[in-house]
Amino acid sequence: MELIEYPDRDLLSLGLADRLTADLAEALRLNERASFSVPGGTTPGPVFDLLSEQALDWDRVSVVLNDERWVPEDSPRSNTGLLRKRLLVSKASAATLIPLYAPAAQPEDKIAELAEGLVPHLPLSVVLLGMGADMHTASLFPGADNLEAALAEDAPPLMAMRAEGAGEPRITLTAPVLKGALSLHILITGAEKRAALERAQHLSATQAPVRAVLGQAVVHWAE
Ligand SMILES: O=C(O)[C@H](O)[C@@H](O)[C@H](O)[C@H](O)COP(=O)(O)O
Repeated sequence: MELIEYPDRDLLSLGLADRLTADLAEALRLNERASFSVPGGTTPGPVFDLLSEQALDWDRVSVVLNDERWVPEDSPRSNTGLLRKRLLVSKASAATLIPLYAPAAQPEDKIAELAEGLVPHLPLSVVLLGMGADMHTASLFPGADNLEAALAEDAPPLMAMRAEGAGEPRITLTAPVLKGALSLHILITGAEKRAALERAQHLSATQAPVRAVLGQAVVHWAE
């Protein structure tokens, strides 16, 4: 694991947006298309604002969430809604969104269809992940019903996930898909998550799911 500490959150957003832009540009130099996976939640908005203004061949980029809460797109809890407002605007509006949600009662009803849309875009070129203070990443939550299966080397690319701390049912990219990325970054802020990151390094992936990707990750942190 490589850890980059920034003096404040603004400099973190700028530095991380630059790094992601460079990684995507490099992926586009080597291949016709690039795939970019991003987190939802409350932390990445400012990075999305900066990224959306970057001069990249966004029409050759496919964007997919790390995970989605099983709620309609107009819910304030929808990560897809966040992407449409903060990332897929301005220059980045030319990117293609690979959906992780389709209207249905539960993720299991749509998972085959959504996986079919995702698989042609694998391996992922660039992955940005968030992390919770409970050491979850994507929707790989400690104690989640499908955690062991999603951490397995032979996991399918997408799995449904339910966990106490997760709120509604989720759908998530699994560990092998995240680990298969050509470049992998984690965005965390604040002392509580920094302490959780330190703890995760001494735990198993079952106890601290973020551990599954730490080995190859660059972690970007600011207070
Ligand atoms: O849907 C989600 O919740 C995310 O994709 C999730 O994995 C997120 O990155 C962490 O929970 C951190 O969330 P915050 O940035 O809100 O702390």
